[in-house]
Amino acid sequence: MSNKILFNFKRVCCSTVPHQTYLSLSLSLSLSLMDSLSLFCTGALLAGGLYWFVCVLGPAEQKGKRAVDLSGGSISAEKVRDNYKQYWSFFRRPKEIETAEKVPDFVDTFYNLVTDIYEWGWGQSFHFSPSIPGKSHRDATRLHEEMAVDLIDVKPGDRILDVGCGVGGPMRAIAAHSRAKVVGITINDYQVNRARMHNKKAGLDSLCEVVCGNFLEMPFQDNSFDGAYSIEATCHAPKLEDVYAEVFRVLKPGSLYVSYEWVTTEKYRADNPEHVEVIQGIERGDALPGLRSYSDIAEAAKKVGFEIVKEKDLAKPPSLPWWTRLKMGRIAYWRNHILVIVLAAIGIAPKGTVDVHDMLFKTADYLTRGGDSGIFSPMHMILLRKPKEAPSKS
Ligand SMILES: C=C(CC[C@@H](C)[C@H]1CC[C@H]2C3=CC[C@H]4[C@H](C)[C@@H](O)CC[C@]4(C)[C@H]3CC[C@]12C)C(C)C
Ligand SMILES: C[S@@+](CC[C@H](N)C(=O)[O-])C[C@H]1O[C@@H](n2cnc3c(N)ncnc32)[C@H](O)[C@@H]1O
Repeated sequence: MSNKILFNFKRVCCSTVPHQTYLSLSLSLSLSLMDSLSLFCTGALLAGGLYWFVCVLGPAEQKGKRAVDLSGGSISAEKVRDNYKQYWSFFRRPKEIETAEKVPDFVDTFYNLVTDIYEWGWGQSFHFSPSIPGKSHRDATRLHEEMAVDLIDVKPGDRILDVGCGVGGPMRAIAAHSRAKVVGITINDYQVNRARMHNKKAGLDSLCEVVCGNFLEMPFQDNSFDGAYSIEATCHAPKLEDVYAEVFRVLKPGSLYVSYEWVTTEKYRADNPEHVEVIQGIERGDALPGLRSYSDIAEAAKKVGFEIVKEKDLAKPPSLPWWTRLKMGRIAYWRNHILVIVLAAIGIAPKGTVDVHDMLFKTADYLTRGGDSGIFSPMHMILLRKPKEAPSKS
């Protein structure tokens, strides 16, 4: 192509300009062509590198979201930063939150801000699971989810409830494993759309239904479910009794409910400043209105009428650490952070995404410290039964 241009140029020049002028002109033209060529090559290399960084390295989870698709959920791009600031000033001191009725709205904001980042960097199941030697994170996650439905003893065709379903990772694994019909509820409408899209893609939309609503006032009839589970979701309720009472109401008598709860363990000391720092870091980076002690869980369940069938911290040995996955991801988080900064600077990701990612980065560290020190568990399991007959009022 460049030779052709040079040839045509030579033909025109030969007839009109003296030889020396022609020589210097043709030299400067070939130099400028070489400049453009090297500019073009550098540009192509940079673009290729950027494509590789964003699209190949970008998704930490296979088949996950791509970095270029990061959004503020249902919040418009220009409002992401303001919403993040409002979230942060509300949850900065979780124990001091007095306006409990505002919590679900801020939890909704939180999930608008983090859902895409979670899917991008973690996958479709928004929870932890113990590491299993020789198994991938994906398999360990699935086994942890299947354990929940095995515990509540459901049959194919039963109707069960997923309390706080996220984008439905657990729901799909549980429906496929048990062939039960799963109804999930989440406060966040962006998650509802993501979950429905994933259900359809997985060919599980006939078994999985997703409803947008508050699990503190569920839009379901009394005694309408054969079982229920919640995975790392009820920790967002200001009072655990309130969500447990709702689950109790919608369950059929005699049926089971299992919950994986976020708690402080018996190792936590409220007079140890380091413990307090770690727990507060977890609360404010995860939209929690105050973590509960492991000893409060059964109390709350009994208060609303449940029988306790079993209670066990699934994070305790012989289980292997759930936080190794967080620790191992550190290099990827740095790469992700650079990527988010670049994408926000060129206007592909909303500006506030950088603040949100920075918050998650710090939260990952608090969670790891919580796991390492043993003062925190995200998988305190409690299995509950709604009694067959209501206790007589005497
Ligand atoms: C149950 C809840 C969520 C638990 C976890 C699914 C999430 C808790 C912290 C999240 C993350 C932290 C670091 C992020 C990283 C900086 C980013 O580059 C990629 C995503 C993270 C790994 C992200 C993924 C999800 C978590 C592990 C709570 C909210 C009750
Ligand atoms: C950490 S995510 C876990 C999601 C899912 N269980 C999983 O493991 O993938 C917590 C979920 O609880 C939901 N949630 C929190 N508070 C809620 C509320 N008041 N009503 C309904 N859903 C709520 C969030 O919207 C989110 O879907």
